[in-house]
Amino acid sequence: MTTRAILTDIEGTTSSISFVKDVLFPYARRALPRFVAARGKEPAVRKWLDAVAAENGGMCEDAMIVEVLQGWIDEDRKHTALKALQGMIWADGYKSVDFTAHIYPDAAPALRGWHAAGLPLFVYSSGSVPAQRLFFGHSDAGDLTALFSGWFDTEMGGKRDAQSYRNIVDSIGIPAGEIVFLSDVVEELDAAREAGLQTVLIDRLEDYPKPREGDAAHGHRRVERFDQIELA
Ligand SMILES: CSCCC(=O)C(=O)COP(=O)(O)O
Ligand SMILES: [Mg+2]
Repeated sequence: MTTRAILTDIEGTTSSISFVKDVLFPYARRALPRFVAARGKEPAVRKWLDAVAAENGGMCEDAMIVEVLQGWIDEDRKHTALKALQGMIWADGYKSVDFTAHIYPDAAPALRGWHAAGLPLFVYSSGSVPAQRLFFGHSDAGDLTALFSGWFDTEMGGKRDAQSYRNIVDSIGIPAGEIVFLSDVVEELDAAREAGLQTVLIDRLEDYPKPREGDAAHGHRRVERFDQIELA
């Protein structure tokens, strides 16, 4: 099978889980009350706050909505409303250079090499599309946004649902079997394989000290770094 496009996850794949959990999530958790007080009336923000309220019995106090959102951050809920709001909050962090986004040293050269070879690159992450653009726009390896031809988030569907990958394939316009999906999460790779994509498990020892081989890798090709990925 030939490879005509790459679709990559972010957290645990191009970048460390600890950057997301120990830097991005606490930043959003701390900033949420101030953010909601300052910008809660803007339609683009209100839309998501109202969605959270509706899902929680129509609660009306913003302070309660903030508490729900902080609880979701603690649980690492991949909820579209939370992810959209986090993206808006992180914009301030990147702009004031409070942090740059982690990218594994092997990932940036591989992405640049594939792009230079004419292979279109796409992102599929639970982080919102604006958050993905910020992430790669302010990465440890500089602004990498020009390498990507498209961005997908949970508005396409959940990452463990095969239909989401079918939606992405339709949008990319390349047959599923010619797209390689890279992820650290076996359930996401299972869903992508069900939709017909090629799959590679990125099993980073920094994030997953116990390598997932044999049954644990569910038959997906397994590598520990991007420079070990062999494309057909
Ligand atoms: C790109 S923004 C930070 C990542 C994030 O919020 C997240 O939930 C990452 O999930 P992924 O699907 O990239 O594993
Ligand atoms: Mg991941």
